[in-house]
This record gives sequence, structure tokens and C-alpha cells, in this order.
Amino acid sequence: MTATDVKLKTYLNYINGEWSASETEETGTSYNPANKDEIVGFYQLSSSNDFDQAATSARAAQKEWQKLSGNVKGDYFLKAASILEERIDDVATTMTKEMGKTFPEAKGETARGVAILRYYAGEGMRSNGDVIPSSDSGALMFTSRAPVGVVGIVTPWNFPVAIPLWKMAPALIYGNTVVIKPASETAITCAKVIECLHDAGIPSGVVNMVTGKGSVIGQDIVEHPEINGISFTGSNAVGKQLAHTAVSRGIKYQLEMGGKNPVIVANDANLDLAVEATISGGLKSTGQKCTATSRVIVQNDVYDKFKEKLLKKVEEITVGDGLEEGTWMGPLVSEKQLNTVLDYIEIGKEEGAKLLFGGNKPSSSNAAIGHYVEPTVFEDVSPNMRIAREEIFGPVLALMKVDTLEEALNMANDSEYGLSASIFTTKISNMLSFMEDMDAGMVRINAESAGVELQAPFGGMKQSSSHSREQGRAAMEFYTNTKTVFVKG
Ligand SMILES: NC(=O)C1=CN([C@@H]2O[C@H](COP(=O)(O)OP(=O)(O)OC[C@H]3O[C@@H](n4cnc5c(N)ncnc54)[C@H](OP(=O)(O)O)[C@@H]3O)[C@@H](O)[C@H]2O)C=CC1
Ligand SMILES: O=C(O)CCC(=O)C(=O)O
Repeated sequence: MTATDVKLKTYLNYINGEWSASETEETGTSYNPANKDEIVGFYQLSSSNDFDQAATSARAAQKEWQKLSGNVKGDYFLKAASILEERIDDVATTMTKEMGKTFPEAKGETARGVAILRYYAGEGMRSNGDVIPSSDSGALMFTSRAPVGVVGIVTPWNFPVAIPLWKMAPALIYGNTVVIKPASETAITCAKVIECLHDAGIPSGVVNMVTGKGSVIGQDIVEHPEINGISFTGSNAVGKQLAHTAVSRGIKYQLEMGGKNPVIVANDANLDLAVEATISGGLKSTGQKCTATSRVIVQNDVYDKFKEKLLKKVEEITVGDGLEEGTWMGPLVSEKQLNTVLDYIEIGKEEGAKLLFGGNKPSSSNAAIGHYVEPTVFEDVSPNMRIAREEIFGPVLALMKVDTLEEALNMANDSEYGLSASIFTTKISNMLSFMEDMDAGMVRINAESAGVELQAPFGGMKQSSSHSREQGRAAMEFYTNTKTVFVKG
């Protein structure tokens, strides 16, 4: 569809169980990054008043929702999961159209969303405390968990189904109600996820979605007096800004932010495996994952062979519209992201890194209509270069050569980030020292740096997160407060 097509759908806010337009009567436009003239639809550019209504309705619904038993809450998730599964092609198509990742990747992510709902449906039936022997033999002492209350959720565009769900589902199952503000680029995909919860019959006010500018609604979400906790994924700058306000209000916060994830390729590595994983980890989703591989630290003896194999595979990558069969890598999400990536490529060249492959917008005529960039590989990258230190969030790999594994590990740790890290090696002693000495929340051996499992804790060290963990049972720590109960007859 084009800008002149009047049948495009306008998506509404979801407040107190109803779809409603913003009082501003203004909408934002969601464009397809594969074809920047194509409009996907419109979303509400909401006001602080709209947000206030959402927060108030979440507050009003919270106590009653909390009182429902875990299996009753979980039943809503099971219904929503089945609905999302039925709509998987539509949701995945919308995701590809809004943010560019290929349709198979978008479908995989939507299936992950279904699995997240099913996993947390069961969470309501699992234990949530410990019995602790009291020093008083006539007393019973145990811990239980209380919800935080109303949780604000701010999500990015790179995982528009999985991230909203891996934040909302645990928040809800532990008895909180939520207001979500999705990234503007992928507001429509999020609206389609919320539709599944609505159609599953989730009670009014339990889930609310307000779309609009981050600087307005994102700020409201942390400042509003009804909000008791905030979970955020996105840039370090915005995350820290939200954290400052959260601290000044004394509310809980959880941040997942950047990464500069290394992969180490040891002399004894299976090189074919290492090449596959470097490409998949670094270039899938066009490198727009906080877990994406960006620094490739290779030992001297295998450097040339690894480089040759890597370049051969990178040359085969097909760049194009993610909805077209045969496309391996889609466009970047937006013109802003494209400019950021192209700027970093220039910075890399100016800093003296050697460009081995890519570095430009593809030359085909189709590429001119989208935010495309070639997969890009640099070598002779030194640890002080900005392309080795700063998150690029694009398909750019920096090759770095080392003599010893000790040097590799030091280089891998020489970063302000610590989200994910991989090593490719066949030697147990190398694996053990990597597990022990790598400062990252996700330490992966003979596996790519990206790709998280929904049942395991996820989060980073250093500047990558607020030192909390999401997903799996670890989510309980953020979305609940511990109560220590002492009972004496
Ligand atoms: N860790 C990760 O997974 C992600 C990391 N990033 C990193 O951040 C860079 C910039 O991406 P960008 O999308 O601009 O990231 P942002 O941090 O700006 O966006 C993430 C979310 O925060 C919202 N937001 C923006 N400004 C504010 C604000 N002042 N107060 C509260 N919320 C706000 C956004 O809303 P809106 O969309 O309306 O602006 C969006 O919902 C990327 O290049 C990448 O390096 C980005 C996305 C995900
Ligand atoms: O690697 C993944 O599957 C998740 C990555 C992620 O959470 C992110 O990029 O924000």
C-alpha cells in the first residue's frame, strides 16, 4: 500500500479493555524499511492524559487480578498463546514490514512469543517461596511473593513480539497489571500482540498499551505516581535517564541495554562451526540485537583460514526485502539506524581499520528504496578504535588478531559492556577458563552469541543491564517483592 491508499488501518491505544483513540487526534506513521514509501499503518500519538487513564485503569484492576489463582491467570495466557499461534503469519508479516527482519526470523520470534506465554502460564502453579526454620520451635516462618503493583514497560523495535511478551507475561502472572509503551517503529506489531490478550478475554485494565513518543509517554511511564516499577530495553542513554527518575521516586527498575559482544576463535576451533555462528550471531536481524556478535577475536594460527572461510560465506549473503523468498538479510529498521551504521563504517575507515567486505548501500536499484546496507567486515581493528568499543547495532564485524588465548580473553573483557560472549574451541581447559574469566551475563561455548532461551535468566554485566535478570524464573526477582512471614499460634 502507498501513502495515497485510504484503506490503511489506524491502530488505537488499549486502555481499560477498550480500543480508544488518543485525545490528541494525532497519529504517527509506521513505514516499511524495505520500501520507505510504503506505509504499514498508523498509531496513536498519545498525550500524558491518555497515559494517565491507562495507569489509573491498571491501578483499579490490580488487586482483583492479584487475587485470581495462578491457574486462572495462566488460562488467559494459554488462550492468548493459541490465538497468537493462529495469527502467526499475520503477526510475522507485520513485524517484517515494520522492522525489516526476514519473514522466517519474524515467524521464529512469534513462535517464541507463543512459547513464552505457555511457559509463564505454568509459572502460576509453581512454588514461590521457601519455608525457613525459625529459631522459635513453635513458629512457622516462610517467604512469599507479593506483586510490585502496576508495572510500566518500555520496549524497543528489534524484538517487537518477544520482548513485550517476556516482560508482560511474568509481570502479569505474578499479579501485577501493566501499561506498555512499545517502540514507535513497531507499534502495530505490538498492537497485534495485545489483540491476542484482549481476544483471550483478559480482564479490563490488566493490560494497557499507549503508543506515542518516547520523550512523552516514555517519560510519563516512569514519572506517573501509579507506576511502581519500570522494565526497559533499549539504548543506554534512555535507560539510564529512566533509572535516574526511578531512583528519585524510589520505584523498582530493570534495564536491558547494549552489548559489544565478542566471539573468540581458538587455534583448535572447528572453523566451519565458528564461521557459521559468527555470521548468524553477527548478521541475522541485520546485526540489530543486543546479543549480536561484533568483535571477532581470532588466534594467529587460524586467522587467515578463518578469514577466508568467513568472507566466502559473507559474499553469499543476499540482501533484500525480508518478505521475499531467498533474502537472508533484510534492511535496517530506519533511516536513522542506517545513518548510524554508515557513520560507524566511515569512522572505522578513518581510524585505520581495513575494510575487507561491504561498507556501502547495495548498488541494486531495489536497494535504493529501502534502508539497506551491505554486510560489512573490517580487519586490523585495534581495541581502542570506536568500532571496537561502541555498539553499532548493524551488520558490521570487526576482526581482531591475537597470539594467545589469554590475550583473547583480556581483549574480550576490555569493554564497558558484558552481555554475551562466545568461544569456539575443542579443548576443555579453554572452555573452563572462558567460563570462569569471561565477564558476561551469557557465556556461550561453541554457540553463537545471540539467541536466548526463554526459560533461562537473561541479562548482562557492567553497562549492559541494571544487573538484574529477565526471563525464566529469574523474572520473579523483579516483578515481585519478597515477604517474610512469621506465624505463631
Ligand atoms: N538493547 C537493545 O536491545 C536495544 C538497543 N538499542 C540501541 O539504542 C540505539 C538507538 O535506538 P533507539 O530505538 O533510538 O533506542 P531508544 O532507547 O531511544 O528506544 C527504546 C524505547 O525507549 C523509548 N524512548 C525513547 N526516548 C525515551 C525517553 N526519553 N524516555 C522514555 N522512553 C524513551 C522509545 O520510544 P520511541 O520508539 O517512541 O522513541 C522505545 O520505546 C540503537 O542504535 C542501539 O544501539 C536500541 C534498541 C534495542
Ligand atoms: O538474542 C536474542 O534472542 C535476544 C536479544 C535481545 O534481547 C535484544 O536484542 O534486545
